[in-house]
Amino acid sequence: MTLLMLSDMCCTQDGRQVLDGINLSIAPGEFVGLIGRNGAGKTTLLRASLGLIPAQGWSSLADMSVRERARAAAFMPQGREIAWPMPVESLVALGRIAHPDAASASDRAATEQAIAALELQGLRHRAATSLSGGEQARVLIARALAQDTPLLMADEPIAGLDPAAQISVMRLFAGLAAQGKAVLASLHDLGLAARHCTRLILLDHGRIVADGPPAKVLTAGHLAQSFGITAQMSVGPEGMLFQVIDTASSQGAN
Ligand SMILES: Nc1ncnc2c1ncn2[C@@H]1O[C@H](COP(=O)(O)OP(=O)(O)OP(=O)(O)O)[C@@H](O)[C@H]1O
Repeated sequence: MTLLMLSDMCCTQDGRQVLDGINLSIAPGEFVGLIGRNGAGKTTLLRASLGLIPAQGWSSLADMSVRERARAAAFMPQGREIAWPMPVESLVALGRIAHPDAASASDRAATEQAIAALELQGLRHRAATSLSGGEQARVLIARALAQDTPLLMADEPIAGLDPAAQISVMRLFAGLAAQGKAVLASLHDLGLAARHCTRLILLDHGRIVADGPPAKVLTAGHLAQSFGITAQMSVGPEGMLFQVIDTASSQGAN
């Protein structure tokens, strides 16, 4: 079973090739971290996969009707702008909009579960626009979670969260995967990606240069070539431990 399949996906922006021949499939049980330098193409890949921007090639999600897609995949975008000062609980409940039984007991339960999972109980009556950046990010993750889709896609979901909230969201995503859903999230924190993701996809100049378990992707060669860094890696009780040491150029690795 596949929750997302991309076949030879290419995308051009402003006459420049931003994605080049992307092939991948994501199955239930996977927590996939999409990693790569700024400008590597991570946001473009997520948006093109969902059919939000035009692309060549084939995406299993982009081909669906809007309603079908809303039940197949939830998306937390990178832009965190919340337009209206609606209460947090109403904004999270918007995740249920594609479900036919909106406002039913099961819908309310899904919203409540998402509010609890992101520890938003104390903020539920606040206007979402009045929250801090990190609090707004948690609200938008909760809205995506409330959608209760087999696949959750998130663009830098832990950016701007405090360390405890980052770990808690990564554990939440790993838990969704363990329950048989799948998560595809772009991430810049390679340490958290190494520890919590089941699989990493490394993008470089719009191409997939590595795809596999964290230990196979976060090699010294890939880190130097794609990120320009050196790092120390070891295996700890909670999985792989990863610490950035220096830029590769200052070690003479470039
Ligand atoms: N609408 C656009 N018009 C022109 N160029 C674009 C557009 N959108 C993206 N790009 C370019 O495409 C490349 C990939 O951008 P993208 O946002 O996908 O990168 P990213 O890997 O998500 O980066 P970051 O880690 O900084 O968020 C960048 O060089 C960017 O400047």
